[in-house]
Amino acid sequence: MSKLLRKPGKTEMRDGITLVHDVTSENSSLEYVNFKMVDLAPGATYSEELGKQECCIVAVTGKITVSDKEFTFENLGTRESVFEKVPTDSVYVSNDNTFEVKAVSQARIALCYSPSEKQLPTKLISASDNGVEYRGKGNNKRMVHNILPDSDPSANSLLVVEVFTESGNWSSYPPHKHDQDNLPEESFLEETYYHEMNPPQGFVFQRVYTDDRSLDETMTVENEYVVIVPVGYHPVGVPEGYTSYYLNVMAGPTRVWKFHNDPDHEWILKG
Ligand SMILES: O=C[C@H](O)[C@@H](O)[C@H](O)CC(=O)O
Repeated sequence: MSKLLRKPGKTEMRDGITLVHDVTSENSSLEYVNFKMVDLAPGATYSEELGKQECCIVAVTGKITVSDKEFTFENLGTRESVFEKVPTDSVYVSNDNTFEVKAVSQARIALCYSPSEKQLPTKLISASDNGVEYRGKGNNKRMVHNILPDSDPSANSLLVVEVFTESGNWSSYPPHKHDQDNLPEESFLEETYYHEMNPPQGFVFQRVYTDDRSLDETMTVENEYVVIVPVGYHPVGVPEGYTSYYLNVMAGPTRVWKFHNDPDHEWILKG
């Protein structure tokens, strides 16, 4: 199996806390982005002390209460399934802070991390704060919920978005990359994809490849898998009959999302 592909685990951390994914700089080639997906049983509490990392806590499904040293945000979360296709609530917590997530109901939370030195205010990112964007045409249509886009100055290096791609469509297409620290032409952002499919037996194809094809992996991605994108183009194709969801975490030396389209396929945008 590709080193870029991670199957979901079910590691019981403590009573009521199950680790589904844990992508770190120690167990991946990523230097900027770290990612956890955690399931919480009702009443379970997950807490963490942040060093020089910032974290966006996303209420992927279910209801949670999030608190740090100063604030408490109660009853966050808007959906029991991501395929309700409504934005959800998140909380940004900066470096050198601690946070606690308590499950009000059965909940799945995404913990999206990136480097941070300058402590910023803790921020509730309500569902209604998410910018909803419709991208693409023809069979490249997708809907994007901008949870923590580069237009929001609340974070130092972290970007978080979620994307819905309907049956028979492609997203992150035409293929684009952001693996060069060369602004204003292109930014360098590592990326993770946490995928879900509806219905859940579905799969999508995701290719991660570079111009020189020194990296060229085409993966069959199933429900709850993670794809790691250290560099390269990273298009996603969704078969007929299925809806794709993915949560993206991006981070790099500069918090700007400036991608470069694969010149072989950019003509598609001109049609
Ligand atoms: O670079 C960002 C990620 O590849 C996705 O968020 C992508 O932009 C989604 C899309 O536009 O299809």
